[in-house]
Amino acid sequence: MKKKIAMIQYDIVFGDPAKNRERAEKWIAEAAETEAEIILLPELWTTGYDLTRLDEIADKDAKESIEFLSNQAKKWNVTFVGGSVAEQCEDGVRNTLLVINQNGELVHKYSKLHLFQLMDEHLYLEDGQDESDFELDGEKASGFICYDIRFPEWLRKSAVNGTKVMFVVAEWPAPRIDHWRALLQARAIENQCFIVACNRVGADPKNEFGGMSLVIDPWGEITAEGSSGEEIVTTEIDLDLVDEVRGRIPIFQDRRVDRY
Ligand SMILES: O=C(O)CCC(=O)C(=O)O
Repeated sequence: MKKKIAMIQYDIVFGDPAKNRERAEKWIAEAAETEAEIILLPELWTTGYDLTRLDEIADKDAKESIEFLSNQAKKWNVTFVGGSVAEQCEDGVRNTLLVINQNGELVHKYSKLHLFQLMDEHLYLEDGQDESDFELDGEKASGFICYDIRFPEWLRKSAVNGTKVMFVVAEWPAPRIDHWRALLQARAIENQCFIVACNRVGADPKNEFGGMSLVIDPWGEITAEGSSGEEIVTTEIDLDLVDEVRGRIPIFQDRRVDRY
């Protein structure tokens, strides 16, 4: 199965969901013109890391974000891996990834499991309890958020479940952009799957973000790569390549689960 992808790596206005939705709408229209079937947005694309004001700006049950993405999905006939948004839940705020299909239906929600202490997430956010995996037109896919990629066992769990493409949304800081690239390449090689990873650019009061959205194939080859500026990164992925690579080097058969 082939899928055309567009990743919107844009600069997020700090703490201003209305403004960010307005900007996203323009970017989405441009991304849709590339005939993309799947569009990605970055992590926390409505608020950025304005954590101290989450009480005011987090989206109750992610309703506004879901409605916005659902309308855009139907308008442009695209699926969204709709970045993540700050979701006001009953027991606190979560960093929640939304997947919405071309009919505008919410097909998957995943709240970030690993909270990133270096950016104070553990002080303002609750961790998620969801699984990462979902189905995309009958194929297995998974979604992860930023810091999650430093936990190979979490992504491995999805690979063992048969996932063929891992989507990653991020606000990955520029000073560690080499880690971003190395970690994602390693995750693609060791799990023999596609990685489609969208990172924001620009800056907030504390951090500068690195962009460099990436698509990596199951051999570990980088097939699309963003710059450090605002842009739409496009490519096509062919999920049949996953079966080919897994057939040639059958690591899932050769794993010694009796020993580790
Ligand atoms: O792990 C890192 O270096 C960056 C992680 C991060 O920025 C995040 O999870 O928001």
